[in-house]
Amino acid sequence: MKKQNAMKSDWIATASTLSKALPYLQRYDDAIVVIKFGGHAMGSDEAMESFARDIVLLRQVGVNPVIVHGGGPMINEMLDKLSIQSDFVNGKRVTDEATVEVVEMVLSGRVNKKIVQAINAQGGKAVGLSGKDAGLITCTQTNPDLGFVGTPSEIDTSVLHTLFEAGTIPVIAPLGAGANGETFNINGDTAAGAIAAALKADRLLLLTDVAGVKDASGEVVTDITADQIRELTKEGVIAGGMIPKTETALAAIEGGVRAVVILDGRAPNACLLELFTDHGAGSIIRR
Ligand SMILES: Nc1ncnc2c1ncn2[C@@H]1O[C@H](COP(=O)(O)OP(=O)(O)O)[C@@H](O)[C@H]1O
Ligand SMILES: CC(=O)N[C@@H](CCC(=O)OP(=O)(O)O)C(=O)O
Repeated sequence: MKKQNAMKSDWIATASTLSKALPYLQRYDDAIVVIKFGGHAMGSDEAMESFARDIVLLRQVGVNPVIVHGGGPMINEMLDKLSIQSDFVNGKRVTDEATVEVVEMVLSGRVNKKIVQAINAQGGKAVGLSGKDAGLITCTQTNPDLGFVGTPSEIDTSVLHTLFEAGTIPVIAPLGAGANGETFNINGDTAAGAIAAALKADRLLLLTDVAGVKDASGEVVTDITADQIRELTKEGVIAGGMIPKTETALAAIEGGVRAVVILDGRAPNACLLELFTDHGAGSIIRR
């Protein structure tokens, strides 16, 4: 009963957001919006449900959403259980052979299917795949010191267009294939950026657990330029997991994405508010 009441109030909140959004619904008709759903942003069942509802609504108003997910905390949990030690360098996991097997199992298995199921439970038709399916992402090794961490070198988006035409929502785990049959672990933000650039997406949304990119005083910079990002990174204000996000944003803009937004995916109706209101949400980086 308690859960039903909570669901009812979630729907009322969504309906109220949508009524404000009505004048803007044409804005993204037939647009491609790539959404990176980070492991921290999907932390609770409520966050997963609210995200899934937003995605189904986006599809219903004519947007083509593409979900690229992370799952770092879930990988950590499994590596801990298996007593496999793991380190990060500049937000990227050092990935040996044993680690890449766990990464694939957790991302392509548990996390991917959980998101697919959540979207389907809201009335959508999601299809789960990884960058290894249909040649979607081919990788080269990022840096020998990081082991099986990949940098996308080629993206074949044909499978995504087939899925759009079928009215389905692609949900992509960030893994890629190497030229010699290796499996590469790709940072979720990097994978989302590469896919968004290959699709020349209208928007790339990077959902995380902070309201946006913060400056030295802890304030979110709502409209941030490439120069500001470089400066804040040099000063060490942009650090840790925010580094792959801002790097991705700059590369995506250069690759032809119209705008990238870094925002809090745990906030109710985060995606709808960003796309369908004038004030938006989070930090926007424009071309
Ligand atoms: N300048 C900054 N502004 C905002 N967050 C920052 C900044 N520098 C570092 N961070 C950290 O980056 C984190 C987001 O990265 P990460 O934890 O990898 O997210 P996700 O799992 O969603 O991909 C934030 O929780 C924050 O602790
Ligand atoms: C190379 C690399 O670091 N890959 C990431 C892939 C998952 C990810 O990006 O998860 P979040 O978005 O939740 O951080 C990892 O192994 O954790």
